Amino acid sequence: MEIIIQASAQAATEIASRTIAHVLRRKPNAVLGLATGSTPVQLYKLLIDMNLDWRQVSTFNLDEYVGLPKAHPQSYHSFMWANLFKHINIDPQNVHIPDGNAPDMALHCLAYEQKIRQAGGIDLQVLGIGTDGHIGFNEPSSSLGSRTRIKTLTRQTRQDNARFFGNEDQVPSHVITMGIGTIMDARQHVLLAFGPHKARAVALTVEGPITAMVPASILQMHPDTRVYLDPEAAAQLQRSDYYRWVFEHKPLWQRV
Ligand SMILES: N[C@@H]1[C@@H](O)[C@H](O)[C@@H](COP(=O)(O)O)O[C@@H]1O
Repeated sequence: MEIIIQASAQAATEIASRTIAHVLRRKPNAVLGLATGSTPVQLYKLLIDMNLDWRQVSTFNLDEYVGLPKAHPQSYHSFMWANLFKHINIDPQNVHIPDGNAPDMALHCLAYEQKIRQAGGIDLQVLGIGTDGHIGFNEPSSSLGSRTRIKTLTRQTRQDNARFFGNEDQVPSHVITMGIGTIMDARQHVLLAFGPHKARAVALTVEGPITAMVPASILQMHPDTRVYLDPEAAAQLQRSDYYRWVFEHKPLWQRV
């Protein structure tokens, strides 16, 4: 894991956006895994402003609420079109977001996995993190080898996401999410976490033991995961001075 602690969320997001732009310039038909939530909104704004060529890019989103109409303002379909897709020249046929209203969920989950494989696998996966350490919607106790499937949200996550829905009862209880195994198959991860409410999950993810109770901790096993933090999200790390030193002394040829 590479831990990149910057003076602000904006500074960390700028560095992350350059890493993604580098992938898209090097591989015009790259396959990106995308995330929702408040954390990546600024990242998407920066990518839009870069005027990258998305014509051949394919995207796969991590997750979606079950039962929420696609057109609902809080569906991840709506989120992705509002915050990224409608502003770039992506081919809508190359956009993939799990369908929370699929008539046969099990079949849809299998087909989603198959589409990722057919596209050649995910080159770079953007990730946020839940306050309980979830990635995608893989809640604590998710199998570390899991694939795309239906999950039930924890009370914590429904409370965290209540701000988008007005109150907790309005937050759907079920979701469809890429599994942890699916996420681990991506060639590269860019994980963003900002603010004091993420500090505990970040510390457990980076410095704690690998455990299904902190699903993001499995990223310790991945050869190319970068974690972008502001000082508040990094506050509970024991080795933050070391991570800062490593980043500041990174050889020039590794700075993309
Ligand atoms: N399913 C999403 C995750 O993909 C996201 O990373 C996380 C954090 O969200 P936020 O960025 O709003 O803090 O929770 C949501 O529930």
